[in-house]
Amino acid sequence: MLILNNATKEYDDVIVFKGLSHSIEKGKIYSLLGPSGCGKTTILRILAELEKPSKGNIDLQGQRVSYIFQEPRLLPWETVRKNLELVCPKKEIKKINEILELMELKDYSNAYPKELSGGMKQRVAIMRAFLYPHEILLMDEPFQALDLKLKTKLIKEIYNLHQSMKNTILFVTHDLDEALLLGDEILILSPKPAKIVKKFTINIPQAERKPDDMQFIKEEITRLLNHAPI
Ligand SMILES: Nc1ncnc2c1ncn2[C@@H]1O[C@H](COP(=O)(O)OP(=O)(O)OP(=O)(O)O)[C@@H](O)[C@H]1O
Repeated sequence: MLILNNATKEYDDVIVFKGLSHSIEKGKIYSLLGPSGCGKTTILRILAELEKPSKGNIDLQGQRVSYIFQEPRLLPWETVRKNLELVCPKKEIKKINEILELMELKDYSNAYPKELSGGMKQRVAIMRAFLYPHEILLMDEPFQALDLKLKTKLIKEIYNLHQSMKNTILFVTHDLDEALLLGDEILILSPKPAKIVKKFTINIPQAERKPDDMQFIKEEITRLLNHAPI
């Protein structure tokens, strides 16, 4: 499915990307890696229709998009449960308890965002994005506020939720291990104007992936990114 069709994005004299085309396959997870400022967030914002391309177009073929931002963006005046209920279709409401349990936040369902740590708020934002009806999930560095143990657990849970929902995920990260643990396809972007310089397909089942076993790919990706640190 072609999602970016000869798309260009410019801000005044900055060309973020030019004539970018890319297809995705339904139900896969794509990790996007690239140097800082190359346009990863801009690509997600355009796919979420928060911005328009300067030229070209996007074609989501009627698929709905959910977005996990770098920061949690919860409604501060609503409880955790209410933040989730507001996006959740009535017939799915019983999923909220399940997902609160999964994310170890059951005891905080009546808490307000200001009573939560940064990592807890981000977990609520992740839950909310999964509960919001969608076919395509965009994740912009969602694990930044989380410690390693929680991040590893969340990657597993996100993968399990993805397996049951069969959503397509586009995942922006600076962390090579995260990209390799979650992605079926790893897309490497050049500095701006961004182009996809290489695509890696990971054929190891998610449960069997260990960053140490993927040393060869890690070295090649690091080499590709080396001329512009991420
Ligand atoms: N609203 C804007 N006005 C002007 N320039 C912008 C705007 N938004 C983004 N840019 C520029 O577009 C380029 C791409 O930004 P973007 O945030 O997409 O990069 P990124 O790859 O996500 O960066 P990072 O990895 O550091 O988060 C940057 O040079 C940025 O300065």
